[in-house]
Amino acid sequence: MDAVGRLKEKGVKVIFVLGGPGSGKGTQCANIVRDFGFTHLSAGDLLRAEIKSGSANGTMIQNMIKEGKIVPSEVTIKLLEKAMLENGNDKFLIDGFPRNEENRAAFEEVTKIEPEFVLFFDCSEEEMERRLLSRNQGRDDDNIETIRKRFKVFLESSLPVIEYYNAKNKVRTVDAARPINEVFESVKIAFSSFDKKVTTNSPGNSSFWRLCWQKLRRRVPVTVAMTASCGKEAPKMDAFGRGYRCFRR
Ligand SMILES: Nc1ncnc2c1ncn2[C@@H]1O[C@H](COP(=O)(O)OP(=O)(O)OP(=O)(O)O)[C@@H](O)[C@H]1O
Ligand SMILES: Nc1ccn([C@@H]2O[C@H](COP(=O)(O)O)[C@@H](O)[C@H]2O)c(=O)n1
Repeated sequence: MDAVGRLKEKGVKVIFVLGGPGSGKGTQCANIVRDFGFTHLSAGDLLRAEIKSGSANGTMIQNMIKEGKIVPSEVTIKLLEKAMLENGNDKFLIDGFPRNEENRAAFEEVTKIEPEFVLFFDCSEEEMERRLLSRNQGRDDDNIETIRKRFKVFLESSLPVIEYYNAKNKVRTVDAARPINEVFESVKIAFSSFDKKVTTNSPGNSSFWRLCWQKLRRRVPVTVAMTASCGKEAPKMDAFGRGYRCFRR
């Protein structure tokens, strides 16, 4: 039987855990594993393990990570597929994937798996930058130059993926700018039911998301350039406040 058949036979259930670099995905995944019996698969960890293993792709992956770039989907998907098949569990938190449209479409195409939902950690860039600069885990990409590149990739390539799932009503947003235990309280609500959407797509506390949300709710025709929580200028909003990074309810 091929990999798709085996994943199907296992009845694999997947939750994508997304959010900017340093928003706390890994930290909260550890809590979810402890309380909800999932297996945590971090795409970044799998790629770093691949470098360490001395694989043929190692140098390419290392260079991409140093530049904050997204590794070709086929490489990451193979690692995820292998990890899911080798693990006895059937419930997986896939952290840091899909990172762009190519990741998303290729994963669906190759595995035929649709996520149960997407857990999105919403956090301002200022806070994420502070966290990454003090993470101290010896990661090559936790330096200010690469961090800025990762933020840019997140805004340009990863947020559209969250928008895609939001349009399918699959995103559960958590305000990740609060202390770890408070964030986990919201995570627990998101997980309290698998099929029922418990948290709304609320904006969290980051100023950018809150502003987007207010505009969307009021359906205010705006053509303003907002200052994003990243401290950069956000793209102009269209007639109904639907900005590049905003979700419509
Ligand atoms: N709510 C929080 N408040 C303060 N610090 C936090 C919080 N959550 C995580 N951290 C700390 O911030 C750093 C980044 O967290 P974590 O590694 O979980 O983020 P991540 O989203 O998985 O990052 P990346 O995408 O870069 O792997 C860690 O040092 C972690 O201990
Ligand atoms: N789907 C992915 C996930 C990660 N990467 C690369 O790994 C880097 C670190 O990822 P973390 O989730 O651990 O922060 C990331 O910046 C990418 O270079 C990837 O290519 N594809």
